[in-house]
Amino acid sequence: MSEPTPVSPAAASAEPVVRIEGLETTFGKGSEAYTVHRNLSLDVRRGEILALVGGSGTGKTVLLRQMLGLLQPTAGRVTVLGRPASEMGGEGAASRVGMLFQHGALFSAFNVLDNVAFALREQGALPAALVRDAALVKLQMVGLEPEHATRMPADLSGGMIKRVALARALIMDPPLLLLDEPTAGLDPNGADEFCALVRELHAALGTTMVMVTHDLDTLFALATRVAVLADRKVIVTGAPAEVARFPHPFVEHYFLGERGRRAMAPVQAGKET
Ligand SMILES: Nc1ncnc2c1ncn2[C@@H]1O[C@H](COP(=O)(O)OP(=O)(O)OP(=O)(O)O)[C@@H](O)[C@H]1O
Repeated sequence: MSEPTPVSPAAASAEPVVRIEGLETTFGKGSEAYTVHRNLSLDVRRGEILALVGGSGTGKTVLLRQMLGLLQPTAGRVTVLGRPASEMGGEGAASRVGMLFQHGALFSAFNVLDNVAFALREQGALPAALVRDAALVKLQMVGLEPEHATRMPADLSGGMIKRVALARALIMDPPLLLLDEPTAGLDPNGADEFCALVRELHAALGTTMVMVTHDLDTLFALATRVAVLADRKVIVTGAPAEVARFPHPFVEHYFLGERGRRAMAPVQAGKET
């Protein structure tokens, strides 16, 4: 497995693509109120692949939903490309932020091409033939053939569903791509292939990416930086090998458990040579 694409110092110092300041997310009211994030701050830098990790229920998916502008912060601010994320809903959202949902979330009644073309067609700015060509280009980018275009989602393998979902997320060439558990449900070979594809696209397009993952192999294959959610906020950010040394029970369990040691072995071996 090759190393993740490095981020140049110039790109890393530029204006963040996502800026989250003092975020509070509370669901419900009164005695039913449940606070998922409190005083959470995080910047996503241009060109990076940031992995969000944390225990179950720590609010990783909710944080992606905040970046998509699907939730209103209870307090604090979420700014995407210089504008409040909550202003992004409706038209134009897909041209700013692409989202790869955990299980692909393809429209089961649409074929592959119509799934990929959806946001561009909805926008209504291009003639049908151009929309179709754009969708075919995206299918090619994710390693699918034109003959896959007329297949229905029910006839696709898990790996193909992920690829179609990725092509759909990229149809408007968004500068920011959010990936929720990109390799969940794939076997180890399928996961490696999908990571290789994401890495190639990142190198070719320079898209800033934020991914939620429980899978350490995926984290080490892709992440240029890691942010750990615990205690309702981001407790540490840094390069994967740095964060792995942070003294916190979740971090120790996540990185230094048996699976963690296995996933970190190639990184450590690479450092020794
Ligand atoms: N719309 C909602 N209304 C009420 N509670 C919600 C809502 N969405 C999420 N939650 C709660 O917020 C908490 C965080 O959920 P979230 O899905 O972000 O966790 P996560 O870190 O992604 O967990 P996992 O790793 O298990 O997927 C959970 O307790 C969840 O039940």
